[in-house]
Amino acid sequence: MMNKPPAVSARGLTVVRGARTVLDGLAFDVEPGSVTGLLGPSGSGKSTLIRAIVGTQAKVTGTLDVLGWPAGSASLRSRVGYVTQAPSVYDDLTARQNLEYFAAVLGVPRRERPEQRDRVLSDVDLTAHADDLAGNLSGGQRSRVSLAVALLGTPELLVLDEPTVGLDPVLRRDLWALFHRLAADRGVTLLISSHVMDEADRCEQLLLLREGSLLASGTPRELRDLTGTDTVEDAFLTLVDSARQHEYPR
Ligand SMILES: Nc1ncnc2c1ncn2[C@@H]1O[C@H](COP(=O)(O)OP(=O)(O)OP(=O)(O)O)[C@@H](O)[C@H]1O
Repeated sequence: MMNKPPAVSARGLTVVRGARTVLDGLAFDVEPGSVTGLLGPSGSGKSTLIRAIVGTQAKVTGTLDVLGWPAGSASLRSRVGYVTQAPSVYDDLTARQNLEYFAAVLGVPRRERPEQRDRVLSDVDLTAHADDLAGNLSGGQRSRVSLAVALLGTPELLVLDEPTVGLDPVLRRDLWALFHRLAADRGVTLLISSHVMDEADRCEQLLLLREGSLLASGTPRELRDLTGTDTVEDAFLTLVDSARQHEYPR
């Protein structure tokens, strides 16, 4: 059997912002077709890492390959979908018009646009609101329009920066179900950041980030077993404590 290369592969990945080393020598692989969670507290470097992966972060050193190409390569543009923390949709356009606009911008061939537009609207369960102005949609609906935009062009890797922040529990559950469907049915790799540790168990693989360093990686079960804890949150705290002891030995 031929193994697929990792969706993302980092070695010695370092990012400097101002006088600070914000990411410090990260090494990890993201399994293709997995739902991988990038977890860490606020300020740990998740957004910086995501920007490095999608090729919009300055001062990146080390090796960072995405779908077999150096991050930021022009050939990756249509293969990687990215949703930022703040949903970026036009309030004065309907959901459908937003998708038509972005499909044109992304260079989706004209004859494929109607089919793609309808497919992504149904993926994010917004068909019933297709003709509502984005400005009249709820926060959760607007972020689903953003997600639909990222699904245009059928990307192989979807990178989502805190997509469930501020959503109610039902919507969060529905979105996670959608993420798993995209991975299972279409083989999409999803890299999803969150600072909410209770989302960890919804991921197949985890990258735990703390102060710009990778604290640990593995499946939720591996991390719980490694630390002898019952939850990923406790695993994270145990790993932080042992990292601290290492840094400031008593
Ligand atoms: N221009 C800058 N100069 C120096 N440090 C910076 C600069 N911009 C950001 N930082 C620092 O980089 C670190 C990582 O920021 P980043 O936004 O990647 O974190 P994050 O984990 O995504 O946080 P959040 O969950 O709050 O969005 C933070 O500690 C931040 O203070």
